[in-house]
Amino acid sequence: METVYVTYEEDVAVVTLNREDKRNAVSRQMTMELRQITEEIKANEQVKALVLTSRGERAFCSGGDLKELHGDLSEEEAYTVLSPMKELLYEIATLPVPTLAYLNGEARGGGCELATACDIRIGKEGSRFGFVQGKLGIVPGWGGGALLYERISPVQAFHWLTASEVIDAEEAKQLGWLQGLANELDLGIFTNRSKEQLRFWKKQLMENIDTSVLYRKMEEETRQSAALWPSEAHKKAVNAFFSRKNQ
Ligand SMILES: CC[C@@H](C(=O)O)C(=O)SCCNC(=O)CCNC(=O)[C@H](O)C(C)(C)COP(=O)(O)OP(=O)(O)OC[C@H]1O[C@@H](n2cnc3c(N)ncnc32)[C@H](O)[C@@H]1OP(=O)(O)O
Repeated sequence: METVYVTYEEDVAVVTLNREDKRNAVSRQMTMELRQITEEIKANEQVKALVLTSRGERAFCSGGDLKELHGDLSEEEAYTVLSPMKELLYEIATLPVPTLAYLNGEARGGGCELATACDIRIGKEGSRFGFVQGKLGIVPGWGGGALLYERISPVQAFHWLTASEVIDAEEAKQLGWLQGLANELDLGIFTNRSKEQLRFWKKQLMENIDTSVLYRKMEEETRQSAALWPSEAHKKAVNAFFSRKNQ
């Protein structure tokens, strides 16, 4: 594995994104590696929880790799590239063990989607987060908007997606998207509990979610994002990012 690695601490799997120089942008290779690691964790009955975080001080995840997912993709090509991450997010959201994203830095676009797939989010103070897809002329490509409606109030989810604003950690906590702020990753919430407790609470959590409806909503969102991918608004926004016209 190059772009992701996993370590275990007292049966808690800590999955770390490892593309610090690209602000942990999700490439195709990272997608494959994340999928493989998640499958292994799912099959391992010893594991009591999964924690997702990243290398580096600056960013948790900057979303999909815009160099690979450039604006010249056709709708079908975009769907083919976006869909595996949607599958991965669904798998993370429905794992039999609790999941926590420790956002050790900035998150944008798909980075916020990935965190939203987890059951709990803890953010580093001073970090900023944005479902910025609206400003990129698309909608979330990995089904993370549909997941957002499961995590915070529908009116707040609708507002964040539509305004597409970058918000700070305090505001994200007020929205209920972050459950806490911390300057270091602390695994105590899981290491201090037994596997039986944690797996039971995850099962109870899942009883509140109709997973087949959730999957349909995520799929619909990925299809809509792919349809918007070749739009002029999207191409312009991606070009602007790389030429730093909008920074
Ligand atoms: C595909 C799914 C879709 C979705 O469903 O939402 C998406 O995720 S689209 C992507 C949405 N994300 C963004 O628009 C965020 C883009 N990145 C940023 O805003 C900033 O990088 C940051 C996360 C706020 C960090 O800023 P900073 O610390 O100042 O770093 P730089 O901007 O200078 O970047 C350093 C380095 O990393 C490259 N980079 C950053 N983000 C991406 C990305 N998403 N894809 C590809 N590459 C990315 C950036 O180009 C720099 O590279 P070099 O110039 O080669 O050093």
